[in-house]
Amino acid sequence: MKIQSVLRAIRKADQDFGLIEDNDKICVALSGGKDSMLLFVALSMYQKFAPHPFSLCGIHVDVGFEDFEHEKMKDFAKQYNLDLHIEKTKIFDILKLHPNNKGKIQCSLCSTLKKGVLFDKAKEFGCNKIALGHHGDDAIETLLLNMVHGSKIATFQPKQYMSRMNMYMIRPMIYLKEQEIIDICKNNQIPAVRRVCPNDGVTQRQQMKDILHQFYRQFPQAQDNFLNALANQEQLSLWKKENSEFKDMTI
Ligand SMILES: Nc1ncnc2c1ncn2[C@@H]1O[C@H](COP(=O)(O)OP(=O)(O)OP(=O)(O)O)[C@@H](O)[C@H]1O
Repeated sequence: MKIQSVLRAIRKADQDFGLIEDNDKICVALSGGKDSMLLFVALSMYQKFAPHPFSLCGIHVDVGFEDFEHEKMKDFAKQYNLDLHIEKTKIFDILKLHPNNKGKIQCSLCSTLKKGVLFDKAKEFGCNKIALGHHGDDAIETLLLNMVHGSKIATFQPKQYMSRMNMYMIRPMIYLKEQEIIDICKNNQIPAVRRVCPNDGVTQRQQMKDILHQFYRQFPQAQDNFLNALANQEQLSLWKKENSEFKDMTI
């Protein structure tokens, strides 16, 4: 698979959800993982033919994990001529002070703290949109995690306005599957930093990913159908309770 297929997927998401508008200043949230590294490169290419002109920068929130490969990230930005800022924080120290009841660091707290830094920095740089590296499989996993753990049928939006921060979050790679991203990164020598988060591989999301992989082995068509279902609002058919006169009756 070629990088052009990423650009096609980004253009389709842009057209379908109006992700990018004239003179946007977009900050790519760069974790160092394959998804956001590819997103950064792909958006810089998309700049050349996007229907709406936009500018681009990247921000990595350095959580403070030991052994994080900052140099690899900096080299990558240099190689592709990308404007990258690395923001040092003490988030890891805070996480160690507030472990969960199994003694592990809390992913939700980490995510909230990272987001806070990211939004502040993006504002400081004059950005009006933050682009995240989420893809289609992330959207499906989020949907199922919300159903399993939160009794709700919901996933993240391709474009989401955060009113408190007056900032949009956009997810230009929602039409790509994780395996496509892995193949494209491999074929195009797009690097990823070594994963150093102590929770890596033991999250609820990883569990869901593993279950879905098994599920797709039996039902290969399900992956595309899940993705199509996310935009198929007309066919959404959920229960609607009526105001029943029996409501307060005890049996
Ligand atoms: N430390 C960070 N600094 C900036 N952005 C981040 C950071 N961590 C995560 N993000 C953003 O949030 C998105 C989802 O986070 P997640 O933790 O799932 O990423 P990942 O799987 O570690 O890496 P990636 O999605 O880049 O392969 C990332 O794609 C990236 O855009």
